[in-house]
Amino acid sequence: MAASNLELPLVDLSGYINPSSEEEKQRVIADLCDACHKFGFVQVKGHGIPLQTQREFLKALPNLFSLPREEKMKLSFLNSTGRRGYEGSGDSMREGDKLHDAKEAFYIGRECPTIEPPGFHCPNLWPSLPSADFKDPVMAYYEETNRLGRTIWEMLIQGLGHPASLVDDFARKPVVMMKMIRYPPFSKTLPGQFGVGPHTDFGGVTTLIQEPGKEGLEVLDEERDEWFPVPAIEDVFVINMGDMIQKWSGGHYRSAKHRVIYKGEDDRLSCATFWHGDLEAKNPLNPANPGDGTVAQLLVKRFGSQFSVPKPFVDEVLAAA
Ligand SMILES: O=C(O)CCC(=O)C(=O)O
Ligand SMILES: [Fe+2]
Repeated sequence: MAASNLELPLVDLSGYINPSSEEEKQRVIADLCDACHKFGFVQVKGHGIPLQTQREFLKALPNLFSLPREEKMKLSFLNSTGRRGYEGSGDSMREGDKLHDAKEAFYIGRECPTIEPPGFHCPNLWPSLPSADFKDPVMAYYEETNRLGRTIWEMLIQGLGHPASLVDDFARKPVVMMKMIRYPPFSKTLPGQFGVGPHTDFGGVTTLIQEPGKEGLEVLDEERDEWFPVPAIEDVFVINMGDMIQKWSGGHYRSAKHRVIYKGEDDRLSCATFWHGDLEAKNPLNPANPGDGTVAQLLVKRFGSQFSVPKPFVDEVLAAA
């Protein structure tokens, strides 16, 4: 399959966040939503996330990933009700893949002091590192991408002609999961092994930061059946739509297949924030007919046993799906 020279649009969100006129605001909404319709992916600048917060966050990630494997395994995400913590390379596999992904990852979500039934909202797992070396910069960045994810949802809702305020009902206590990722150097991957194999994101809005200059993300251009690379530029975020948005928008916003093939000689860091919405929320992209499943159903269907939510809840959700 040939490589495509397609380039993703780069949208400046400052004209939406601090508009000088209503026309400007509407133009930015149209540009963003147009890219989400055509490609399911878009790059954004002018997003309001301070560069310092991004840099301090990326600088903190090796403090976790370079801990001994035994230390990281003590924080295994399989010991958490809500998929928080460490996922080693090979700890889970997508159906149909021949080899596990080369990447390792660490998940956090909304910080909750206790497990809230059925268990998706729960405490994060933190390494025994000084807060200033990991938890503080990670939570500071989490709050920023949480805010940006909400802004993007607000724009997607308006792009379909609905009022921005629908996001308030949709997201009183949204599920926002953050996945920090480290990819090994190419020399340490197996022949034919992907950093992350071809997949679509399953849920809502994904906001991705990539370590500047560490290219590796590729998106499928379905029309031409070609993969095109996405550049890794400092202060530019990649936004993409998951399957839930594609379904809820009646296919208007696309959930595009993507993968990571990293050819560099040192590690690559990235982080995806998956902004889904409230567990019981109804579809805000089609408010007149919001009948199509909930975020909780999607989480259970997609990750099944990786959540330790009670079996009666899982059975109920799967029966309703
Ligand atoms: O690391 C990247 O560039 C993309 C990661 C990704 O697609 C994912 O984690 O779903
Ligand atoms: Fe992805």
